[in-house]
Amino acid sequence: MKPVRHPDAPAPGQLLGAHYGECFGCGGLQPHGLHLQARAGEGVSITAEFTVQPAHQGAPGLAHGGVLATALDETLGSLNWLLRTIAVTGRLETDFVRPVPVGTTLHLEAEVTAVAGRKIYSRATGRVGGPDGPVAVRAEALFIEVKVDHFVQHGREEEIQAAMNDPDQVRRARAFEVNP
Ligand SMILES: CCCCCCCC/C=C\CCCCCCCC(=O)SCCNC(=O)CCNC(=O)[C@H](O)C(C)(C)COP(=O)(O)OP(=O)(O)OC[C@H]1O[C@@H](n2cnc3c(N)ncnc32)[C@H](O)[C@@H]1OP(=O)(O)O
Repeated sequence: MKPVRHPDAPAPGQLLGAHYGECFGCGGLQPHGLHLQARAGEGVSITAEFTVQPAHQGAPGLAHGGVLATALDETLGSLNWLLRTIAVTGRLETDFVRPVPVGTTLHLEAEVTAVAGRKIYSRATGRVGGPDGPVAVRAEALFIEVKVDHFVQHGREEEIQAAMNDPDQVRRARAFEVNP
């Protein structure tokens, strides 16, 4: 089925902000995290930016592939906020097309291509040298819708409590609001 943008999804151009301060992908409290900034696009699409830091190296001077996969994963995960669905990555297939040096800003875009029951299909690209630059990474993903119970059951008690007590209303909403 074609994905449906939730009526309360943030307007195109709006920054999403972090869904969790300690998130390695987008949180502000992780010194070596990606600090990825995602913005709502048209339909069920997202754009995001991430600048490769020295802490993200694999080979000397180059981004680690796993870090680039994290950037794709985080961008793709942000799409779920436009659907107002809580979902986790079930499958993430990544193509590494060209190396990404430290200091480079990766310009990411992602869209949901289809939804089938709990399965959310999506794809993303990351470009260098600007939003219209050459493609450096590409991914296709399958996210699976879960209930908040997924995190309560599997997460560590102290972090779950902290997330529940988060004074930031938007982050709390992103953590707890399911498709109404
Ligand atoms: C109180 C505090 C609350 C806090 C709340 C915070 C919310 C914040 C908001 C957002 C959070 C996201 C944060 C973003 C971070 C970026 C995203 C990540 O990195 S997420 C982490 C990595 N991913 C995992 O850890 C998943 C681990 N895997 C699992 O838990 C399970 O395997 C799960 C839930 C994915 C599926 O398990 P099943 O038992 O629920 O469902 P089954 O029946 O196995 O699958 C359902 C359908 O999906 C297919 N499926 C499942 N996995 C598949 C796969 N790997 N490949 C292909 N198909 C797959 C199955 O074949 C099935 O399809 P058919 O309905 O039969 O057609």
